[in-house]
Amino acid sequence: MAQDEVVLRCEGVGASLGDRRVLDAVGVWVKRGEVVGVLGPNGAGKSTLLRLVVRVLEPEVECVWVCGEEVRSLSQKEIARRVGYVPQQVVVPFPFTLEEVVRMGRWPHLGRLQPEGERDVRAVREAMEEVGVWGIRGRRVGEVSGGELQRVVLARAFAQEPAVLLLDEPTSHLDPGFACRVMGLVRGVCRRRGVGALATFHDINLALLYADRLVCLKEGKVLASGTPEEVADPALFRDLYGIEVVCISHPVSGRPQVVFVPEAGL
Ligand SMILES: Nc1ncnc2c1ncn2[C@@H]1O[C@H](COP(=O)(O)OP(=O)(O)OP(=O)(O)O)[C@@H](O)[C@H]1O
Repeated sequence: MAQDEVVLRCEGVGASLGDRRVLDAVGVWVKRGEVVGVLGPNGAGKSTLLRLVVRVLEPEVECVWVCGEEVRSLSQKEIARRVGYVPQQVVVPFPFTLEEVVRMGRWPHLGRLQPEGERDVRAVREAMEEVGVWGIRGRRVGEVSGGELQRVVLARAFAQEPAVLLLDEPTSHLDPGFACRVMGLVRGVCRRRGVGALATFHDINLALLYADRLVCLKEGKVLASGTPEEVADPALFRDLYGIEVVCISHPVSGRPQVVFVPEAGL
């Protein structure tokens, strides 16, 4: 695969939920090795976009391609071999151990009744070590915090060894230390393994710091997209979130960051 190969392509994506049009003509692509962030207010359609890629929601027409293949032509197992999905709400219905949860990530690579091999065992251990949960692998899902479970689900996606990672607010339950560590890890895994990640964020500064490109969604439409430097514009954030910000340069990385301006009277 060439380094500039597009591993995820969404073109003219539309979706209706109930009687509402929640996505309209959305176009996003992700190349090998890059992290693309999706920003937008509550209800903008960010999660819906990710759900369409893994066919939790069925695309209306041909509009999503993973590694060149249209997702509607792929089985769930074939999608899972290519796409690791970390949803916003993690539900593990049985009291599995954390290691068992991560081992589920190897399922797409195993045949029916095929036992796990050395590579599967190694992928699980490496993924759990990377996100710092190997030491608590024997605990059950009901016995860990929201942030620990979020890291376990991320480890499951890493263990899956996908070409595309979809992350729905991957840092929403994490303390600032783990939020930075996890985003550093995601970026590192993308660069090293040539994975392309599409990640939704509410933390604008984290997105500006870790994403290579950003797509800004508002009311189901792409309002703007580009590099962090291209989207870091106070007028855009006013339009997107109705907030006033000042854009500054990160003193260490040089990347753009935003500082919030409190409303008058605060
Ligand atoms: N099952 C559903 N039935 C009807 N409408 C839905 C359903 N799920 C989501 N929606 C609506 O679709 C729109 C897009 O939702 P989505 O979850 O994609 O937004 P989001 O950008 O991820 O929001 P958030 O930042 O709050 O997670 C919202 O207006 C939401 O109310």
